[in-house]
Amino acid sequence: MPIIATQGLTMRFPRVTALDDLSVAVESGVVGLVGANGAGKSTLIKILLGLLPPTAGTATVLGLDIAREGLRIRESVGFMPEYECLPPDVSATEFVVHMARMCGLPPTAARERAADTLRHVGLYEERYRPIGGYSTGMRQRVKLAQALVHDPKLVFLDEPTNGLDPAGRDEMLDLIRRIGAEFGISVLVTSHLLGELERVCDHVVIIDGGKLLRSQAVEAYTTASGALTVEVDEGRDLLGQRLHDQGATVRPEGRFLVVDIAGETTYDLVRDGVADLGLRLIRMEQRRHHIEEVFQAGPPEGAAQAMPPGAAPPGAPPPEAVPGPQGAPR
Ligand SMILES: Nc1ncnc2c1ncn2[C@@H]1O[C@H](COP(=O)(O)OP(=O)(O)OP(=O)(O)O)[C@@H](O)[C@H]1O
Repeated sequence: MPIIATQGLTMRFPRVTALDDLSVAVESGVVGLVGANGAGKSTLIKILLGLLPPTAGTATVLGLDIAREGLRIRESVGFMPEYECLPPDVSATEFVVHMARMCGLPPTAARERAADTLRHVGLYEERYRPIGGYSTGMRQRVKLAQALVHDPKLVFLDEPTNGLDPAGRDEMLDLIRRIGAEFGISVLVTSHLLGELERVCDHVVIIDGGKLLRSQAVEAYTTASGALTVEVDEGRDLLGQRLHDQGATVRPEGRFLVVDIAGETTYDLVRDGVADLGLRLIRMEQRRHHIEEVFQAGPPEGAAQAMPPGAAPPGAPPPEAVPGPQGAPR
């Protein structure tokens, strides 16, 4: 049974169509919902929770109909909203216990569940301090804890990495992975960053302007490309120049060289180049796509112009934010 299935789901606000005939179904696991700001992610979550009636279309969550069974959906689903929603003058413990009581847990069970959940999300002694003094990362953890405290089967996490520094983002992504893998809770997590979802999700749904662009397992986005990633411990540019002189299509990418595979001879060319230049080969492997490359503008794979390494700034990271379907950042 799909955890979420929508059929022709449409949401029209007076000035904008937030969801446009969206039909998609996803199975259990960690599911990413990606789209640029304004793509319709939060609107979809509100509709799935039964908080906002759609203009047209139908949907089920855990097999429950959003139009008739909103209460049962909210009993089985946790929700971590995108925006600040925490009272500043109570502690995380008080708040999460309160949320557990709101979900119907008796007082003792609510206290125990709150303590367990706060520990799972990485809040310890500080959980007794008022939330008003918390960092953004700590507040995100409290929001996550209240979404998990009633032991849901599915959680909706709306932009959980928003406002976090790189370390905080990594910790949050690890937590999300654990929610899926260790606790067996399915996750629908939204982000406007494709790269971070690639790390934690089993499946990624991409929407743009309220329309479905793609819905696929992560591996389907990251299939092997027709290029080799080559890493040598020193002499990257020497090797790149040599391969270029020999007619290979090669470009630098971080500390690697990416060499288009023109046939079996490409492997020999790299091997001989490394040997002749006396370099130490660290790796040579078929390169996998990153999800965000699906949306990058530019010539198709294999049509890239031959370019001596050094022509592009080495290590320039690929743009990560989701561009629109034409590749224009939005
Ligand atoms: N209550 C509302 N009234 C009118 N327009 C709305 C309302 N809620 C959302 N919208 C509009 O619908 C579109 C989709 O908004 P939504 O919040 O779902 O996008 P999003 O993908 O979650 O983006 P973000 O991450 O920026 O919140 C936007 O153009 C937004 O302005």
